[in-house]
Amino acid sequence: MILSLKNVSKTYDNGVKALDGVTIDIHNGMFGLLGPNGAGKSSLMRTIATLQSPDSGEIHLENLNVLEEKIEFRKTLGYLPQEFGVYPKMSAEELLHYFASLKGITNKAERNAIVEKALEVTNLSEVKHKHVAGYSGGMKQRFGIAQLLLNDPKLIIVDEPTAGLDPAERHRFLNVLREIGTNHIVIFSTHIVDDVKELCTDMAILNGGRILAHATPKELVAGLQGKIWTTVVARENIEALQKEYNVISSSFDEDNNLKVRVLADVSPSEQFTANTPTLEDVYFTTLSEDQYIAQPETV
Ligand SMILES: Nc1ncnc2c1ncn2[C@@H]1O[C@H](COP(=O)(O)OP(=O)(O)OP(=O)(O)O)[C@@H](O)[C@H]1O
Repeated sequence: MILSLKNVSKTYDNGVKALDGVTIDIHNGMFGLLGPNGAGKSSLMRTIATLQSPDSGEIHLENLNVLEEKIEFRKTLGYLPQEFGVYPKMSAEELLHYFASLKGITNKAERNAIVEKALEVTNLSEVKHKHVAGYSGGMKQRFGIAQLLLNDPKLIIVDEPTAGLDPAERHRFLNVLREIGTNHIVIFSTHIVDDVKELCTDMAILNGGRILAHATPKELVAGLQGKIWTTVVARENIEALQKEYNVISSSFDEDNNLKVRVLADVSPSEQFTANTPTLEDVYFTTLSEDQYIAQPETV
């Protein structure tokens, strides 16, 4: 199955161009949309989910014209927005039964099977009798996925699901996505590079409403092979180094010196050693080569 976007653009009434000619094909599997705040990720997600219309462009899911056949398309869609509703004091199991009934699954045995499966996939079976209102943030996010699995969507869109989750919950949530990503198209947006590194078979970097890069994480990292160099400098020397070299990121080491990563085709000087590129290097170099918005912070 392929979701295909052609030249999708959107300018809001206030003049902000949130999407600028987005053209991309997305296949089955986990697709990570990575970008900084304001890059246009939510705008793109809402547009694909047909919650807002683009000014121009086309979207197809296989042969289905998404923008013209919205109702048909929505039957195949599961969408988890960045923020979703307040839950009544009902258990997860009761609520899922309620939602399944609303979706027209009236046969009790069928509904039971669907609800139990959704609870199992999202690892909520053990807490299915607890009120969703009392769930932790991560459990609520997983409940959101359970809810959207009820109508067996082909395409699942999840907008910044890991924001605000603690490391253990984030890990559990990503495992659930990994599980469902094997037989669906799952698109999820994040500004956390590690989310994409750990999970995605395909990814794109978005900034200023434009796709700056699209490939597998492995391919993108391979593109920087032999070009990442590191050195350690005293904190007060960082500015001089930045003037001379293409510094892409830096972090403090245990002696409070700065470990600096530099992009260069050949060794910048004897002071540097060659280093293995990471997806974070890809993200920072891609953004810093883009003229659109802020450069990444280096200190
Ligand atoms: N309804 C709206 N009206 C006007 N401007 C908007 C609207 N929604 C988003 N924007 C602007 O469009 C740009 C893209 O926003 P969007 O929310 O799509 O980015 P994002 O990548 O999801 O960011 P974040 O990670 O902060 O949610 C931003 O400049 C934002 O301020």
